Amino acid sequence: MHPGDQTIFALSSGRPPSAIAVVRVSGSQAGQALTTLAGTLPAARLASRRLLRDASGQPIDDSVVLWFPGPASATGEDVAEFHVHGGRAVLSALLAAISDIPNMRAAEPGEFTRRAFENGKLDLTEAEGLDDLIHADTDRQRRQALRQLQGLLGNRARDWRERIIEASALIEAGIDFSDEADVPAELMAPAMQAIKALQAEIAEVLAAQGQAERLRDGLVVAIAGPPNVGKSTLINQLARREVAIVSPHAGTTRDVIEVQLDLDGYPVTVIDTAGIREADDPVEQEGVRRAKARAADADLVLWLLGPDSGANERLPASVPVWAIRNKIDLEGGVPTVVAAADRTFPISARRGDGLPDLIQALVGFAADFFGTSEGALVTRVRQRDLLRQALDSLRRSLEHVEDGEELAAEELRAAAYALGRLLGRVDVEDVLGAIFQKFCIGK
Ligand SMILES: Nc1nc2c(ncn2[C@@H]2O[C@H](COP(=O)(O)OP(=O)(O)OP(=O)(O)O)[C@@H](O)[C@H]2O)c(=O)[nH]1
Ligand SMILES: [K+]
Ligand SMILES: [Mg+2]
Repeated sequence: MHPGDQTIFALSSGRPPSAIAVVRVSGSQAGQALTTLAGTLPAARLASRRLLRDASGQPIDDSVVLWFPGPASATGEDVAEFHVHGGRAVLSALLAAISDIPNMRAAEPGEFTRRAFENGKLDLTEAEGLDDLIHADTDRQRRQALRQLQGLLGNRARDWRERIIEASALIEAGIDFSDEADVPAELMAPAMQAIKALQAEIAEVLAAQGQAERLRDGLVVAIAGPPNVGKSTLINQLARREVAIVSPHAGTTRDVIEVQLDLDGYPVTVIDTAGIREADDPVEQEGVRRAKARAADADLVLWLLGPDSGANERLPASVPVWAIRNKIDLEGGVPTVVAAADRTFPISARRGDGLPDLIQALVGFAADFFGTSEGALVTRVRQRDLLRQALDSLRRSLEHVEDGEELAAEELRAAAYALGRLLGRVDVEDVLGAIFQKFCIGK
């Protein structure tokens, strides 16, 4: 154990109380934690039932323990798992007993994954996928995260990077041979071909991304409109619970109220806002300001209107707007079409008339909005930026290949570097290694 080597522990399951809670320990003291609490080290990778005891021999809980000696563990280090009853007192006794062990400290957020990454268990895209998977609320988000966690992008990037390194090795060899007449052309042609193929593949993956980045964040739908038209009644209906106060008093809602909905697997955040009007009350004025700001930032605005609202409402301009004519139970007749709106829906938020059609239309909007992100591999701005950098470098390397081999090789190194950063593994050593290995031409 080197100085500064710290073993980390954390409650890895949800908030207590729960039926079962899992406490994980990772690091060189993980085995010590097991022997201290469970008496002896259990068999590796098999569930063992143990009575856990603290240092004074007092029982803590009847538990199941697991022992994963490194490096064949989730983090690559020695890992211990304690599965206990998820009561607060059980957990505080267990965590206190673990933290009493020397060189043991509470884990920081993401630290288990970070150690797994540092020990080569995951590349950075997979770590990002793991993070997304833990935070996935809907089925489509889950599937997308799983593709990341399975390393589909990482595998492609690794393959591209190797091929770039090979192409650059060809060019480097050409540079070495450049005093001998015909060798460079033989080396350059396959290098150029390889670079063009790589360009096409990376460009295709970038083009297929759809709105995958947005699928992580979700679509934002703002309910806005004049006071008292039934905005809060509508959000309550969509959420199927009383998230917002409804009252006949105009100016009821002041704060922005958000609910997360799962619409056919699409994550949608619906926000209810203050009724927009010239208000005297400074609190309401602030509510109106927020309402306008959030509506302008939304991906779609549901502009609610009551039976008294005119057809010439001023709608937010920058965002798609659907006019929702509410309270058709009062109005009776055919709803007025609002000219400036993209679509118009007649509903009764109170009775529920027209809501299935509205929800269906929202699902359709979400499907268009997220596009065919199914199959998309790029889910983050970071990933997209690095792929673009790699693509730019490949393009520039082709521009240089005829006149300046050194510059071409330099651009290829930059492309490989960008992909290395995508994977979180940057070392120039293996670029040099490949060149040295494959083109040890006896000089
Ligand atoms: N008849 C009828 N009344 C409705 C309908 N929807 C809402 N209301 C009533 O309209 C009044 C205002 O509803 P809210 O949901 O508070 O309206 P709001 O737009 O959120 O109002 P503010 O937050 O004050 O801007 C309440 O008395 C509701 O019960 C509807 O579809 N039909
Ligand atoms: K109201
Ligand atoms: Mg309201």
